[in-house]
Order: sequence, then C-alpha cells, then structure tokens
Amino acid sequence: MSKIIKALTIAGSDSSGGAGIQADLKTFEEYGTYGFSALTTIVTMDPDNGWHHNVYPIDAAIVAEQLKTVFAGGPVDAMKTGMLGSVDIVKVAEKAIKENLQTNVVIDPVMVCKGEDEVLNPESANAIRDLLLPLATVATPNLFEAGVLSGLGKLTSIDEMKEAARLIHALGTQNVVVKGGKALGGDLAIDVFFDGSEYTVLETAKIEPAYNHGAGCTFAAAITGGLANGLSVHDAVVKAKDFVSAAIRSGYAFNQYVGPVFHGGYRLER
Ligand SMILES: Nc1ncnc2c1ncn2[C@@H]1O[C@H](COP(=O)(O)OP(=O)(O)O)[C@@H](O)[C@H]1O
Ligand SMILES: Cc1ncc(COP(=O)(O)O)c(C=O)c1O
Ligand SMILES: [Mg+2]
Repeated sequence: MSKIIKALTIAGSDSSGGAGIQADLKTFEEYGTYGFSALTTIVTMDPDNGWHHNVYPIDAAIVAEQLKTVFAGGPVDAMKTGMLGSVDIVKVAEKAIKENLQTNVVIDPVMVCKGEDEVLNPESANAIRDLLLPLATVATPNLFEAGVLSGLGKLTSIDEMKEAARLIHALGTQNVVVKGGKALGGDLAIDVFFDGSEYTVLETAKIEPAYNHGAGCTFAAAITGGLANGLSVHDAVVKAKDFVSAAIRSGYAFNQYVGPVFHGGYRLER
C-alpha cells in the first residue's frame, strides 16, 4: 500500500447528506484520501415547516477533544473548515491549526445555507474573518459571503467579484475563490480565483435543474483533496470546478425542497 494521504474537515453535519461533513468525507474518498472529521454542529431540516433549518452547535470543548484525537497522528496533508457554529468553535479551530503547524488550509466561510436566512451570527462571521482567514491557503466564499467579508454588500458583476476577491485577499488569505454560482445573474456559473497578483475567471454553463445543495462544501472539499494530493492551489481549484460541475450534473431531487449534488458524479462521468 502506498502512502496514506490524509484530509481533515472541521464542519457541521447535514442530515440530508449533500452538504457539510457528509459532503466532505464523500469527496475526500473520491480523491483517494483518508478522511478525518471534527463535528461542530448538527443541522436538521423540517419537512413539516417548509424545510426550515435548525442548527445545533456542539460544545466547543468537545470539538477541541476531537481535534486532539485527529492531530495525535500529526498534521494532515490538507484540511478544510465548513460551518463552525460559534465564536468559541472558531477559536478552537484557530488554535488547532496554529499548534499543529497545519498547512494547506481551506477556509469555506459558511454563513448561509442556500435559500435560508443567515445561519451564523455576525460574531461568528467576524471571528472567521479575523482569526481564520489569516491562516488560510485558500478561502471559498459564495457571493453572499464575499459581499459580507469584503464589506461591499451585494455583488452583481465579475468586476465586483474581483474587487471583493482583492479585499478578502488583503484580510490575510493567500488565495481566494469568490463563487458566483447560481447567485450571479446570466447563463454562466462564474467563479473568480485570485492568488494575490492574477485573477482567473472560471466559468461553466449553468446546469439546470440546479441540484446544487452542498455544491459549496463539495467544491471546498475537492480543493482540499487536490491540495492533499500535491496539486498547486491553482490546479486544485480548476479541478474542483470540474468535480463540482459533474456532481451537480449527477444531482437529484431528494424531495420538493432540496436537490443535493452527487459526490461521485466526476468518477461516473469517466
Ligand atoms: N447551477 C449551477 N450550474 C453550474 N455550477 C454551479 C451551479 N450552482 C453552483 N455552481 C458552482 O458550484 C460551486 C459552489 O458554488 P455555490 O453554489 O455558489 O456555493 P455555496 O453552496 O457555498 O452557496 C461553484 O463552483 C459554483 O460556480
Ligand atoms: C452542516 C452544513 N454545512 C454547510 C452547509 C452549506 O452548504 P452549501 O455547500 O450548499 O453551501 C449546509 C447547508 O445546509 C449544512 O447543513
Ligand atoms: Mg457554502
């Protein structure tokens, strides 16, 4: 057996299986990596109440214990964060990254689930901005999150996405991808990658129906899988865009409310 490649996610549980830690571990597997996890929150969706999301954060001390377990084997080849749930959990993630000299850190600054109100309180969003972005190899905000982190508010064009990427890079992350996804108008799903000097605009035709619940988590987990396998950040992002596009194409209607991506789509198309 060749060397085991290790990938870690610090994220919430999406009981419906498309996003969160479920998306991350399934994606890590597709990338041939061994997945570790530290669970931060449990999210449930209520079919009797318009698919309303309930978010239950886990005690930060228990998140810290999980990370102690994971890092007992030393740093991993790459890691990501997703929904963190409280300022204390953000601080636990920050401490673990610093103490373990962890590199290849993907920060997905989850503030919203599609179509839902903000799930993270503003304090947690500020903590991600101030404590985690300076530790990030790459940050992957969606259009809404990029508007919040950059302070620009609603973003409506590629130029505004580029400006947001520049401002978010200045917060300390080494690279940033602003995901336009379905949220940006037009026929294309456009993401803007910025490495601190050059912009790369990644675009695909918008896939319809847009079975994209979990697309953001899957995209960030795919970048993590690419980095763990030794790809450059640029190449990991480009491959992740292909990976998530295939996952959306293979998605399905779970019920009247939600259509998750299928994380094995990229493999099935080959
Ligand atoms: N309907 C779609 N067709 C093609 N790509 C999409 C579609 N919706 C989202 N994406 C892509 O999926 C990835 C995740 O973006 P997005 O859905 O905006 O993130 P989030 O899930 O965090 O809100 C991005 O690469 C985005 O461009
Ligand atoms: C636990 C968890 N993390 C993250 C997300 C965000 O998912 P997405 O990949 O669609 O941005 C969700 C959405 O439901 C979730 O339940
Ligand atoms: Mg997201």
